[in-house]
Amino acid sequence: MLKKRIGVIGYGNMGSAILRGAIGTDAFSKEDFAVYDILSGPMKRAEDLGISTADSNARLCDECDIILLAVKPQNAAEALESCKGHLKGKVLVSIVAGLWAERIAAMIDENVRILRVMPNTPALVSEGMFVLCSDNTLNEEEITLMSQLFSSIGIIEWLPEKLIDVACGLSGGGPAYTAMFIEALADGAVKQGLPRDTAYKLAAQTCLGTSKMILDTKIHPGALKDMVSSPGGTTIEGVEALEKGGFRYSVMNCIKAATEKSKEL
Ligand SMILES: NC(=O)C1=CN([C@@H]2O[C@H](COP(=O)(O)OP(=O)(O)OC[C@H]3O[C@@H](n4cnc5c(N)ncnc54)[C@H](OP(=O)(O)O)[C@@H]3O)[C@@H](O)[C@H]2O)C=CC1
Ligand SMILES: O=C(O)[C@@H]1CCC=N1
Repeated sequence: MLKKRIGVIGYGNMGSAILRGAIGTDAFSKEDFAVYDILSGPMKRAEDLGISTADSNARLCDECDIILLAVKPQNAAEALESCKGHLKGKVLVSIVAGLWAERIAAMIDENVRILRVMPNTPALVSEGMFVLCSDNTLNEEEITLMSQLFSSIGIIEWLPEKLIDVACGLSGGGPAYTAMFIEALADGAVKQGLPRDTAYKLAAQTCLGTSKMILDTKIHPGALKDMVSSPGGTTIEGVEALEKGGFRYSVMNCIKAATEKSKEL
């Protein structure tokens, strides 16, 4: 389906989640991608899936039309340096937290078109959340292709770049906070006697179902909470216990801390 080939620099947690998610759909196949990672382990994992690998970032850029930069922020400058002279006229998609398009452009000093994306790991199971911010230099075909790629493995939202730090704080890191919530729900239930595996299943499916209800029916989260909380019932006891522990304040502070860190990077 692709007329363009996508090269992935860095086959770690996020790069591999996007790629494995995409090749698991009908829309993309492994031939649409190539990978380069500085480590032999990730390269082998890509090869084991039948994804072709390049022997350097420069070679990867030469072989592909769109380059997905998926290395940690502290490795981004070095990775971009190794692409210099090989990115002319290409699209660079960066998922690197905190690295502004303007800084990327200054680092590579080439006629490259940049798309910043804030993904998250549920891409692996085609339930990712992708915030896309373009510098308006991508053409229509490239925008369509990027929209197709990311919407094949989740939901996309186009936002101005100034909002990408808060997206990083919320959806980028959100799988970690959600997993902690699921773990805490399960721990609570284990303490009350539920077997551990059953507790994880109940907790995870409850989060999944609640999320689906909010997305599909557009019900307000507060209304959903009220639907479950009968007067004098069990749930309102739980709600009160959460509020005593500063639940909502803690979660709001969590997003503030993560957003501020993304701005600092
Ligand atoms: N993980 C997540 O949930 C999310 C991550 N992101 C962003 O995605 C990016 C990648 O994160 P993540 O996947 O977790 O990181 P990982 O460390 O898991 O993966 C990055 C991979 O790239 C390799 N690498 C480092 N330098 C180079 C280089 N010069 N050329 C090729 N490969 C290189 C790393 O090797 P080595 O280990 O030796 O450095 C590693 O194997 C980050 O910038 C992060 O901000 C965004 C949203 C969510
Ligand atoms: O923790 C991090 O830095 C990355 C960015 C968003 C999620 N993980």
